[in-house]
Amino acid sequence: ETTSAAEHDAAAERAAELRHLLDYHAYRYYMLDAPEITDAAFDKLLVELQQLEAAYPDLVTPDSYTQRVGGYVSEQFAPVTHMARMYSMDDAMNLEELDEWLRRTEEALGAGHVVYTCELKIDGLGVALTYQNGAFARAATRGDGTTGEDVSLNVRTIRDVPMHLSETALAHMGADRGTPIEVRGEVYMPKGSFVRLNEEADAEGRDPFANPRNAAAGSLRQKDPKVTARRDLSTFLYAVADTAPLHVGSQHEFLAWLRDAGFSVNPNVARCNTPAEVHEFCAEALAHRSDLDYDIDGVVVKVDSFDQQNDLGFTARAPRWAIAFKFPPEEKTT
Ligand SMILES: NC(=O)c1cc2c(N)ncc(C(N)=O)c2s1
Repeated sequence: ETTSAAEHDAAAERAAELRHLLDYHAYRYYMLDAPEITDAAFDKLLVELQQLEAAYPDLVTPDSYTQRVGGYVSEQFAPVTHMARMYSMDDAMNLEELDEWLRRTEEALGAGHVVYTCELKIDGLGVALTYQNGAFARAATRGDGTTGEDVSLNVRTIRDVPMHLSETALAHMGADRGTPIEVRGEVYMPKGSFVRLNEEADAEGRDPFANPRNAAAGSLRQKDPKVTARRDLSTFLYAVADTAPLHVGSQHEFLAWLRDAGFSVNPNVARCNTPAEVHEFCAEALAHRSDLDYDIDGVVVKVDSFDQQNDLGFTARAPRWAIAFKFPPEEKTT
């Protein structure tokens, strides 16, 4: 039967209210671990929105929470060209090579002591997330660094990926708040989820995944987003294609902007003022590697200042202002 315009408008208003409520409560549950309502109450709101969207398909919006639990299967994995190249990083396989890089970098900058930002190197798969006017628009795999695959429908189901940037983060962009931005990070599967997934595979006679990275890659490349939605994937964001619209001057300030925006940012980060402090961070990270609920394969050391990063620039393959200090492969306790 045809529905009156008034009924449609009422449905549109209620749908917008439900989208806002679901985003708010999901953020409290997944990011703050401080839910205000019961899971049953949350599911009731979700079912109401799903019913409204079923009755009025034109009310389905890309950022609607209903798309997180896996929406329709559209043409997935279409090729996507990144806003800017996603570079690799040069490796330092031991402390000598790390010190060689530190010395070479300080010499090139000729600016006395250099401040570095040290972060954990997450063993997952690289993704680029594009936001337009503060709303999630697209997600792509790293691919060859220039072109990746569109995995938007699957990434939308990852609960710690925000569908909207916070007003604080947009305000920080000032007049550039309408400029599209492409943030980069890693999708990973927590170790606990990996164990559970392989137990399920065993029980169902399917082959287990070799490691969490393969499990994350396999889960992200699922044709059906409903399957991805059940794989408990997570993210850590740590870079951006172009820093200019964010009005931040250093990696450390940029990570604070990412947190304010609502992204999941790894808490184990430190600004190091001397090579000795860089060594200390690397030793600590290696010592606590097995306590983490995700795999890491080293430490990423970056020159903190964006001006100094620009002075150093890139080789054909990698930035001169960053190095990956690699850990030996972790001996697995089976
Ligand atoms: N290939 C790359 O440029 C990077 C790769 C990674 C990684 N796997 N984990 C963390 C960081 C980081 N915090 O910068 C980077 S940067």
